[in-house]
Amino acid sequence: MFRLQGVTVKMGKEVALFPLTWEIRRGKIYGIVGSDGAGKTTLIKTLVGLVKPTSGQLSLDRGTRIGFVPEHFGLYEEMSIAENILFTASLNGVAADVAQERMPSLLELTGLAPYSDRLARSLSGGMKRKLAMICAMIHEPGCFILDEPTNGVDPVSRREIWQLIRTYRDKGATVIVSTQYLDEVIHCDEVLFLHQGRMLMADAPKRILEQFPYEVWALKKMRQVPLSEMREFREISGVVELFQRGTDWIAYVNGSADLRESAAQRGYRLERIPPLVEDVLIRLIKEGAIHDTTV
Ligand SMILES: Nc1ncnc2c1ncn2[C@@H]1O[C@H](COP(=O)(O)OP(=O)(O)OP(=O)(O)O)[C@@H](O)[C@H]1O
Repeated sequence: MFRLQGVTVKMGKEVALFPLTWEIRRGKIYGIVGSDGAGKTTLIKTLVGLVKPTSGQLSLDRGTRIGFVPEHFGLYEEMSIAENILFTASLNGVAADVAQERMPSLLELTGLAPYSDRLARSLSGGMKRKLAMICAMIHEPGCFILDEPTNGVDPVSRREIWQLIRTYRDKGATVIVSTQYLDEVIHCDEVLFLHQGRMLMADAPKRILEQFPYEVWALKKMRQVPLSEMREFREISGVVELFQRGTDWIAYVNGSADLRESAAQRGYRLERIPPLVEDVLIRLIKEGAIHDTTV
């Protein structure tokens, strides 16, 4: 659907996007993941045509219709939820009876059904976000692009937003969605990690986790552990990194035999745990596993 070949974007003197080669295929949810300033908005604006690549090639399958909800979107504030949807539908050439038919299930999925007569200006941030999404999908575009739809949204709305995204994907559409929340990666079929304008990795979340090269162990003990004791663990052969997460100490380990022995001697319980997306991401950032570094 989209093909990016060495796409670079410069904003003035600053490089917002280093050469990016990426392919987006039909019928999947693509996540663009990164922290503030990673380049997510720049990439999304490039995909929808609001920003022109400084160099490289970007191609989109002919005839693909795009629905887009920017980070800062606008609604018709003096219209109700239903009026916003029906008016946007008519602007996009959707017949009134077709829009009326599509509207109830979308309102239901997003929890907006009971409020369909409420004016947009009186809605909460999350409700506005969901309404903007419905307005952008009422003409059933083949590709639906969302810039940080869950930013600052409460957990219930967050779940409804992802439900809506998945339902739309299940109809065969492509969804491209940016987020800074790593726990949302599980909703995506493929994820592209961006950091300071550079692609760190692009793959299916499961494969990304499988590629984590270390075993991850949680060290558990029922008493307060002095830092000096933890320093000793750091010296054990095979321990690549040791840090605190919640009440546990977490070790990335390259061969766990020595760690197991030391833990047993000191009365710790060791539990092997699966890597998290944040483990992978932090390692990629730290070890500089960066693909393209030149412009
Ligand atoms: N119009 C602009 N002029 C100059 N620099 C810009 C402009 N837009 C973005 N940038 C720079 O490009 C980089 C990427 O910004 P971008 O907004 O794409 O990141 P982001 O991942 O979407 O971050 P956020 O989550 O904060 O929106 C940043 O360093 C930013 O300062």
